[in-house]
Amino acid sequence: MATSLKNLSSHTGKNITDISGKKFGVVVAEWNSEVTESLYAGALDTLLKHGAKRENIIKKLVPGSFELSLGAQWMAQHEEIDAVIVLGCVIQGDTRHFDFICDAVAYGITEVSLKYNKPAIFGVLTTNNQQQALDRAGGKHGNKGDEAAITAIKMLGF
Ligand SMILES: Nc1c(NC[C@H](O)[C@H](O)[C@H](O)CO)[nH]c(=O)[nH]c1=O
Ligand SMILES: CC(=O)[C@@H](O)COP(=O)(O)O
Repeated sequence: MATSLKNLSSHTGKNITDISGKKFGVVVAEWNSEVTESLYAGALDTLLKHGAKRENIIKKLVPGSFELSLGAQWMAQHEEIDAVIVLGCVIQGDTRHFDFICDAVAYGITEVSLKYNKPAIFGVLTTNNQQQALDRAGGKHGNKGDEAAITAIKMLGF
């Protein structure tokens, strides 16, 4: 199973782009904040570790993952932003609400990246339960926030 593999957080860090002059917008959903703040900590740590300046990492909060698309758009429309990372955690409940949120935010983030011609990275956990989310926010399966940050850096080196 894919989950038996380490995520990109086991990357070597070699051949990574110089991001000392790059500006990152990070949009974080408040829903499941224990998880999303861990994702943010992972992303922040990775960006700083690879040379980003702290003042060039702008964090904004939105209520839930459904709002990440608009938050990403509001961030990406600023010319000085080089890449946007969205971080969220959608956990399956008893209804189909999960499906609509996940589909909407995946489509919305894709639209933002294409509309503004800059990386908009999908750092949204879509899990069956909270434990799966915790495992991917600094647990046994790494940190998807770290993975999202590496993805943004790699896209800037395209
Ligand atoms: N159940 C989860 C939500 N629900 C809220 C939506 O994202 C949205 O804020 C609401 O439908 C109003 O537009 N959000 C998550 O991020 N994670 C969930 O598990
Ligand atoms: C993903 C959600 O919105 C979900 O947590 C809401 O739970 P439910 O589907 O039981 O209303």
